[in-house]
Amino acid sequence: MEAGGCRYQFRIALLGDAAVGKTSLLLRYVAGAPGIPEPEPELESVPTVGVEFYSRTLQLRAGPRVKLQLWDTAGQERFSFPGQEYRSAKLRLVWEMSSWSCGWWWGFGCLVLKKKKKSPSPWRKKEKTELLPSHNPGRLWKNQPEGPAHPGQGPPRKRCCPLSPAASLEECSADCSHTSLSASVSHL
Ligand SMILES: Nc1nc2c(ncn2[C@@H]2O[C@H](COP(=O)(O)OP(=O)(O)OP(=O)(O)O)[C@@H](O)[C@H]2O)c(=O)[nH]1
Repeated sequence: MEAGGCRYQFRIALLGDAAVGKTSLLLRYVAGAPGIPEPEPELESVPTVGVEFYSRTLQLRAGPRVKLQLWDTAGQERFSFPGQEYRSAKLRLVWEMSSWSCGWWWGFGCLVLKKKKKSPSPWRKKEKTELLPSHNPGRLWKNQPEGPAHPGQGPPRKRCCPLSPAASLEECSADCSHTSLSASVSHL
């Protein structure tokens, strides 16, 4: 879909621990666009609250003009949005294993999911149990201790993230939503 003269739009969110330089990186990247002044270096770190948005358009050599939507997420847990916010933003994890950079995102996403899963807060567990079935009836078995929804499907298994990127979009978005995963690459 053409929007503002851009043929493609990509949404990229940065995640990472607090004060590792996500905001600085994005500010500098956006400042690299023509007509935007270089940001002043911050002496004191101001933590990001929730998500901050930036954008930059690029003219690719191959021809099309693309827009990058850049999401700067909070590194501090107390400032991050709960998973439900990301669900409503329709974020998805999308990987393409054919390029090294996308493979990097995939590995990074897995690490984050694993890390977050180890220490879920109680209210997020509750949110997961209450919200996932109604939003994703096909995944009911994930929250059903008595067994799978369909015979022959096997016992419920523990999933962190999918091994097959092509088949994984929905699984991943479910995991993202309850772990408040704050990084994803979405190809619109
Ligand atoms: N030395 C050095 N300091 C940096 C660099 N990038 C950022 N900083 C400093 O690190 C501090 C934190 O940077 P931020 O960009 O706010 O970090 P953040 O990851 O966005 O932090 P949160 O918003 O809390 O998640 C700031 O004081 C920056 O000036 C860098 O490349 N080198």
